[in-house]
Amino acid sequence: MAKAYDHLFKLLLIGDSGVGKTCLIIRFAEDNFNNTYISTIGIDFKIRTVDIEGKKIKLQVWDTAGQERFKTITTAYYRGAMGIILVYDITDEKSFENIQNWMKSIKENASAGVERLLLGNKCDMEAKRKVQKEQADKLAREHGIRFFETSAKSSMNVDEAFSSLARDILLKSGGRRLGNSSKPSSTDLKTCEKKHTNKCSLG
Ligand SMILES: Nc1nc2c(ncn2[C@@H]2O[C@H](COP(=O)(O)OP(=O)(O)OP(=O)(O)O)[C@@H](O)[C@H]2O)c(=O)[nH]1
Repeated sequence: MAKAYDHLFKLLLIGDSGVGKTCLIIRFAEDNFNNTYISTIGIDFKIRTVDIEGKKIKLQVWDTAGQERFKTITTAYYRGAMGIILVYDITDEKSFENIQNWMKSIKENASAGVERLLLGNKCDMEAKRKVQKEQADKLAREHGIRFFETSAKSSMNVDEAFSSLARDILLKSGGRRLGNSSKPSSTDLKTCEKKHTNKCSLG
């Protein structure tokens, strides 16, 4: 029987408790959203297959608990991940400051070549914004990674973010190359910025 997919990529979401990791995964895998907050205990995963560059990519997306008390369990999963998504909440400055700590945690626990992506979630809550897009852009550039503002609630940029990470992993793993590098050039980042600026404000 033919294989239902060409590649299997394991992705992991990390970030402070309450930033919306579970909601982002549920939006991506099931196209659903729930306002009720049930904090993740330990770790869980969901699956969705996407088409990238004519290849069927099965994404196994692991959801980690943001709470400190689960850290030992969750960091054990870093090593198997091919892509790690760092999430903060645009209405919560502390969650953005902590991205530096999550970056450190990747360095200490993940495989050296892991692809990373930065997401500023809850961008539907523009009125409560505490973290400016420019701050996150700067941080992403410093680390040479892509950045999107997303909303699990409105779906804004959710598919785009997961697909962009999957595409970077595919290119890195020897799939058809689109450019000279899987890392974003400053032109790439500008395009990304332009494409998504001002698209994300539901109030
Ligand atoms: N307005 C808005 N609320 C969101 C969004 N994403 C998540 N939320 C809300 O934020 C709360 C926390 O979301 P979760 O997805 O459970 O957060 P988490 O990061 O998985 O939290 P832990 O499991 O504790 O690590 C819930 O009440 C969600 O409804 C979003 O994009 N917009």
